[in-house]
Amino acid sequence: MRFSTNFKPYVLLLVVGIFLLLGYVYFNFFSERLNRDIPVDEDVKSSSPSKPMVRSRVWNMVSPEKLLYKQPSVLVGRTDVVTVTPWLASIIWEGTFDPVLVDNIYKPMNLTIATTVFAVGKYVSFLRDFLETAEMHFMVGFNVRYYVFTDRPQDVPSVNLTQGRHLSVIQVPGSNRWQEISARRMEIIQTTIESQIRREADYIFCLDVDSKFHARWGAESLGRLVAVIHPGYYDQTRANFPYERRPASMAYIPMDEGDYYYGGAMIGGFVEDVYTLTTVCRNRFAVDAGNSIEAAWQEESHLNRYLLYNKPSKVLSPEYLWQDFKAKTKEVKVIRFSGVIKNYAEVRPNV
Ligand SMILES: CC(=O)N[C@H]1[C@@H](OP(=O)(O)OP(=O)(O)OC[C@H]2O[C@@H](n3ccc(=O)[nH]c3=O)[C@H](O)[C@@H]2O)O[C@H](CO)[C@H](O)[C@@H]1O
Ligand SMILES: [Mn+2]
Repeated sequence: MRFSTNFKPYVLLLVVGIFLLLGYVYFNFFSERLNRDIPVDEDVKSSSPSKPMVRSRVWNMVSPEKLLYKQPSVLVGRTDVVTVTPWLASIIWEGTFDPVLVDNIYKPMNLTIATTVFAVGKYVSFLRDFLETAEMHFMVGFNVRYYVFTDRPQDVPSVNLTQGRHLSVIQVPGSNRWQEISARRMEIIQTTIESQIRREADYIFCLDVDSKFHARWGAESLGRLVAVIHPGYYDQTRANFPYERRPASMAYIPMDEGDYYYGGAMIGGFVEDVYTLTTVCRNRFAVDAGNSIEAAWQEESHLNRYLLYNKPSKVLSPEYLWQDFKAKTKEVKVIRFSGVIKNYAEVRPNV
């Protein structure tokens, strides 16, 4: 008897439990289906293993306020440059995207963009211009988290950041070889992604500090794995690219291979894709070091090798990496980011 009187509440609880479970399963399935109907490009971040994704309820579902923009044409566009790679990644040039439209797609996603920049030794003097111009042109309207790596934290300038932007300073060791400082970026970016960036950001850009922004660098540059074409080699044949050519190096690229020569001053993409890239490059660099080899252009050589066999999903034109000493060429309509002219003997610890 005692058994049966106690039994009813259990049955009730069980039934309620089953309903809750069914509701949960149904809700999940339903929202999954909704998401599947949405045409989301592979380059649009849709999930992050750690940082809960802040994807908008997708731009074409949020009920749109009317957005007016120029009708896209199938026939009229840039013809003086190539705007797509042979593996169908876009090459981003002025005139290939509508900034208003691009912003309208990405801004509702409330993305956070990590930006790493190294300022070791005297390179700390480049920080002010880098940061001040980034505030004017880089990912304006997005949440940006700068990670400044330096051995001179006291010399990091205080720069006014606009709303939604944040800067942290991370101390790293100095070195008496610039090659080592430049190359160790891979390892430090890798470990900082592990320790914090993967929880704090959706996309990441790793940039050279001896540079300034001059014009918009916006969401058109976002993608799964993003590389930039080096301004010094975009009109050259692959045999002239300064790839690492010694087969003994892990960065080796044979003379008859190679797509573009990518600049080491910018690596970008989803945090996890850049994590894999930095892990692989750092390990290969270590293997080379164990064999007493340093690739021709340090981490830039390893980057080029990695990108040859792991194609970027978006390629930025040299508008996104120019050099101040180079005269603007006719195909470059806008210089967005450019390396400043520097006195190597003055700023580097060695020559
Ligand atoms: C335009 C471009 O693609 N530049 C690449 C190029 O030469 P760069 O002449 O641009 O190399 P660099 O001297 O600017 O060094 C690369 C970066 O390392 C950092 N740094 C370097 C030295 C130093 O004493 N302190 C310091 O903080 C700093 O962030 C600098 O921007 O080749 C290098 C190969 O190693 C890197 O791949 C650079 O990204
Ligand atoms: Mn540089």
